Amino acid sequence: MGKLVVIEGLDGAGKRTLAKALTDALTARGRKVATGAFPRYDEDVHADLVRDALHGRLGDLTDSVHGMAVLYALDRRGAADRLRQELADHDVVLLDRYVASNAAYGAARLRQGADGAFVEWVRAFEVDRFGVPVPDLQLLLRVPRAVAADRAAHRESAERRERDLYESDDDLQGRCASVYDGLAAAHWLSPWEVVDGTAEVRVEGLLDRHFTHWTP
Ligand SMILES: Nc1ncnc2c1ncn2[C@@H]1O[C@H](COP(=O)(O)OP(=O)(O)O)[C@@H](O)[C@H]1O
Ligand SMILES: Cc1cn([C@H]2C[C@H](O)[C@@H](COP(=O)(O)OP(=O)(O)O)O2)c(=O)[nH]c1=O
Repeated sequence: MGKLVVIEGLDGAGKRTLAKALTDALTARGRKVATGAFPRYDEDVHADLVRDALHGRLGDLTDSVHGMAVLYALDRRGAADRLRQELADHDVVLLDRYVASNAAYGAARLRQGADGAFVEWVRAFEVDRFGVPVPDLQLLLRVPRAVAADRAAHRESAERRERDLYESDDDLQGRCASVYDGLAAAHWLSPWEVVDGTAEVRVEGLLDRHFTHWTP
């Protein structure tokens, strides 16, 4: 059985970049790795609805924190069987965002903390009710808010990609960073490691700490 490893962090923190570096390093060490990212845009209708909502195309649906969280959760529910199969066939399944994104962004929108009612609602909804696989390890890629915002802005111009409603809300990103810190400190759903994403991430250290003792 493979390990489910999740990378979490703010928009523009460098999650996609770290996922690629970790995948390359694990593969070089002979591990079989499957990768994925949530929301599954262009693959799942709920993810596509999320995108529409985040770009203001679904009216007041975006205003509902629980409504948005249900869409993200339905995307994961639809992926759960495939994730279980991938875990059976690989040593590591590495995900860019997962259930904790729902907890962090929703709690931040509601101005709650990691110990608040919304985070527990997400856990009960996604884990107890929908039965999505629980992570074995979550990595919080932590960068100062301004760095994440700069990187997101840089990517926006480089990839001609318009920033969505969450990405362009600086206060929300700030509150979200605090909830993430709380989730990591509480080891919510799994052990967490906080990774400093300010400079180049040293993936070899991460592998030594977390992956070498996992027998394929
Ligand atoms: N460690 C890093 N140092 C400098 N720039 C980085 C680093 N990691 C990512 N970036 C750049 O920041 C931008 C956002 O990175 P990305 O991995 O797409 O973030 P995320 O997936 O968290 O939104 C990209 O342009 C990427 O090249
Ligand atoms: C996966 C997920 C993301 N989000 C938020 C975080 C991001 O601000 C936003 C979009 O996800 P993101 O992965 O940043 O998509 P992209 O950068 O490709 O547009 O959705 C949730 O609120 N809950 C979730 O379950």
